[in-house]
Amino acid sequence: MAVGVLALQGSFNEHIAALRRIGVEGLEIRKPEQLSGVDALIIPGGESTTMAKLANYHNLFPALREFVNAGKPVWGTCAGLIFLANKAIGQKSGGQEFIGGLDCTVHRNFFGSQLQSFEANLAVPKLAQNEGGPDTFRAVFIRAPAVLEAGPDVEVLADYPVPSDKLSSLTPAVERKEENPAADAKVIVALRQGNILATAFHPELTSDARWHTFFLKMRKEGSHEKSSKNTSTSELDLENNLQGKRSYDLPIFE
Ligand SMILES: NC(=O)CC[C@H](N)C(=O)O
Repeated sequence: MAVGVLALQGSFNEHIAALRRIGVEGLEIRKPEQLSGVDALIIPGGESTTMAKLANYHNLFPALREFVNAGKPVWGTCAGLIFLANKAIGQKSGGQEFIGGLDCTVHRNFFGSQLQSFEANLAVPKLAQNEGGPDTFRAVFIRAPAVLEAGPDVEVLADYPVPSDKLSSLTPAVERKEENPAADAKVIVALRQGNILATAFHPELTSDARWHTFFLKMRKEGSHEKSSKNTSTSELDLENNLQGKRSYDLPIFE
């Protein structure tokens, strides 16, 4: 079965291209009934308010919630993370309906405006342990959100030091040492809770495919629970392609 990519707005083409580079088919999802044709879903980055309005217009929220609640793997990147968070702050007036399911509080534009977008090398020990490669990941943050606090079932996969001008955005609930808050305060930028993966940055814009392969393994775990046979064609393709040469068909950052 293909991996679905919510294709209402934002970087869905880039995710589909990233999947293609590792030999996996991505299917654009725009209607509720299309979700039944996929066993995993990526919600891309973009603009969460616009994406939510479009999702509402297409009556997607009930089917998206059902998909998440059924335990199928879902990965939200950036605006997709905001979609999955149980609580979002920094929302436009009137608020916005999201999917929820991920036990955390996200700040929608924590790192600032478009002009404050940046790249950084993140320490990613779990990713390196599972997928191999370097201990760091070059992460592209575009008008990026950050997770300020997360529940006990959430596994933190990467965090990032809080820029000094953003310290005032933190709630008192965020742990930091009294003596030197600037040096110690961190926000969460990659996390997992069961079948939900979320990253505040854009792995689909870089050539490092490890977050995509990490996610595809979550999909395998899920299918193993239900049936141990039937390795899908795309999973075999993934195994083969990871060994072989990759061809790039969209501009990406090396
Ligand atoms: N690159 C992104 O997805 C940015 C998300 C943006 N902060 C929002 O609120 O939707």
